[in-house]
Amino acid sequence: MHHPTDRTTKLAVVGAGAVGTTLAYAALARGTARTVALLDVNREKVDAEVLDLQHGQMFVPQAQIVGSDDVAVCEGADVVVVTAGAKQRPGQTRLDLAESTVNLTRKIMPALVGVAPDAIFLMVTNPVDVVTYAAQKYSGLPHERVFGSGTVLDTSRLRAAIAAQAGVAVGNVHAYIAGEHGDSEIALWSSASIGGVPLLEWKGLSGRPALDAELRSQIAADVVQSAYRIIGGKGATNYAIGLAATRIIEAVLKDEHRVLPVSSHLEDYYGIGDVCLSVPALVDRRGATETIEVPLSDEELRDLRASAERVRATQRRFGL
Ligand SMILES: NC(=O)C1=CN([C@@H]2O[C@H](COP(=O)(O)OP(=O)(O)OC[C@H]3O[C@@H](n4cnc5c(N)ncnc54)[C@H](O)[C@@H]3O)[C@@H](O)[C@H]2O)C=CC1
Ligand SMILES: CC(=O)C(=O)O
Repeated sequence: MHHPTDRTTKLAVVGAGAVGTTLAYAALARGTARTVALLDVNREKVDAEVLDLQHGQMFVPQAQIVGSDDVAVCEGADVVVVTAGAKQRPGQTRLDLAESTVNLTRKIMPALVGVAPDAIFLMVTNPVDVVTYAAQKYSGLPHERVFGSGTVLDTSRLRAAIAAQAGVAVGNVHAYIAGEHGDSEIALWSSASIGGVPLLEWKGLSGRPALDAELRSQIAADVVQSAYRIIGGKGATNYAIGLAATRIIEAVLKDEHRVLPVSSHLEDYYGIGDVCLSVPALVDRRGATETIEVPLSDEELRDLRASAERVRATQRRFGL
């Protein structure tokens, strides 16, 4: 007999550290999934985090919160988000984490696929592009079902900075960061717009500057540096990535067909292939299903190719 409660949505979060717990908190506050499961090797920590989150249940949409150090807690998940593993210490780049996190990915993906064979996998652990490529390989799943949060976070940083300079709401800014989630990422100025006006033609509201080349390059540099500044000040970035990942998860669970710059497997994006990298892509219930060929200036394309090569070089170092 069919019970209406037989099928509800389940989100599994692997890694109950700064990112995983903030993401779980954001997802609970927004009612993203009916069940939120946390998995961490540190049993004491995961139990404590679950208890703390459960004590907020009265104030959020109805949800069940569970946690364990046993992978079975992720059983039947619709979306599995991976945030487990090493994070940057001040001065380290994301690529410096690859040795440790690629090994971890090799270890955990088969077990996660074993308990959640139908899930969409969202990788967050850094270096996210390399980790996503590894996760696709070690899971054996179709590429569209395994993708990375990529430059969704960086894009949000970029839009916030543009909005602050232009004096408009962040929702009125359209602009993407593409490429590596890291030092070689690229701001796609040529396709950016503010309130329907191409950004490169934006004249500035009264008393506000136009976004000239100098200001644009300052904004782009600030976006690249922002994670280092936050890590220097508090040891981790967690709030914005928690919200960014939650937005991506909702695009999947609600089959939104949302365009997001996630890190997906590129086959032939302006000739770029055999790499996971962020470009605007369609995200729906099947995962990251196709990329969108945004018009690029010659310089943007050159920089995107260089970014792809840099990520590929790291992949090769780890035999991927
Ligand atoms: N893609 C992005 O935009 C962002 C990525 N990150 C990355 O996310 C990752 C996590 O960062 P934080 O949460 O700050 O680190 P954290 O150190 O606070 O948490 C990591 C957690 O993973 C757990 N863990 C380790 N091995 C595990 C395993 N085999 N199974 C389950 N859990 C395991 C640890 O016990 C720890 O609780 C890092 O690689 C960081 O660089 C962080 C922010 C943004
Ligand atoms: C840590 C990291 O990847 C970020 O905040 O961008």
